[in-house]
Amino acid sequence: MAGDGGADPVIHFVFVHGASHGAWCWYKLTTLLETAGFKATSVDLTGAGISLTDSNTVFDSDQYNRPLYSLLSALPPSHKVILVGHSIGGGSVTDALCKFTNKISMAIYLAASMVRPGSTPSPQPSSNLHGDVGEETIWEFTYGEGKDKSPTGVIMKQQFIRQYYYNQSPLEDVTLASKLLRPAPVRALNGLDKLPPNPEAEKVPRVYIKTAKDNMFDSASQDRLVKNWPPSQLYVLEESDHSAFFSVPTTLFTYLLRAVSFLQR
Ligand SMILES: CC[C@H]1c2cc3[nH]c4c(c3C)C(=O)[C@H](C(=O)OC)c4c3nc(cc4[nH]c(cc(n2)[C@@H]1C)c(C(C)=O)c4C)[C@@H](C)[C@@H]3CCC(=O)O
Repeated sequence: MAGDGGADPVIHFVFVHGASHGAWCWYKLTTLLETAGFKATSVDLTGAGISLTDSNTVFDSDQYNRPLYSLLSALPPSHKVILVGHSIGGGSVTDALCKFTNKISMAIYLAASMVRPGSTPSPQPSSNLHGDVGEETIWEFTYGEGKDKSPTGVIMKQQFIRQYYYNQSPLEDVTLASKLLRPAPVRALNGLDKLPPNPEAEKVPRVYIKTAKDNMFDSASQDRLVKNWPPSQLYVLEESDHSAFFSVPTTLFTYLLRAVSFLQR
């Protein structure tokens, strides 16, 4: 199936992280999938995870997504992958879907931004980075080009990550994440989800996985994305916070397998 009936029968999942996260956040899922005989790759976008680039120097979405584009361009000719994006990583998935349509057999959006190419995205809480608690903002900005210029990076303040990203996740994972989160490149994120119409990309099956106990991206906002660009399959992770890869990895694993089983028929 991954090879579309070609020489390579292995189902290959490629995971894309959201803002401030990295390939590291998928460690439970990639382990479960590989143990079950699938191929699973997680990628660090530019300036994330162990990428050597300072995220303050990432100017646009193409530069940010380049590691994903490189991975997709390097696939053997008949090999297709299942692309899974988390949160704002859904924007990277849609970008890749438009640029590498024939390399992707299914796009899966996990609590993710899923905006139809050619449409105007409705503003999200994060797009102007509200999310204030009383007087205090939950975000910390970095100014790589000086305080008098626009911010180049943004990261959630440490004291809020448990409440907003990981409210149902094991404390060990919160500790791990607190060491690994990096500022996200504001200018690159601003360029995501601004794509021209793409009828070919629209033919690729899409799946949306909602996270029901999500303090970051509420149910109504996720429903709005689903209503504006209906996917072929919809799942709900009832016990999940924004970070299903930590809070409900085994259920997420079974939903991924159920989703791809429709491709094999
Ligand atoms: C600089 C504004 C930029 C933006 C930043 C941003 N978006 C998210 C984060 C940040 C820093 C998060 O931390 C969160 C995430 O990835 O968690 C791992 C973000 C989300 N963004 C979503 C949807 C969404 N964001 C934007 C726009 C932006 N986000 C700005 C360009 C859009 C569009 C197209 O306007 C959309 C659909 C969610 C998937 C999550 C949760 C966001 C929330 O509810 O605050």
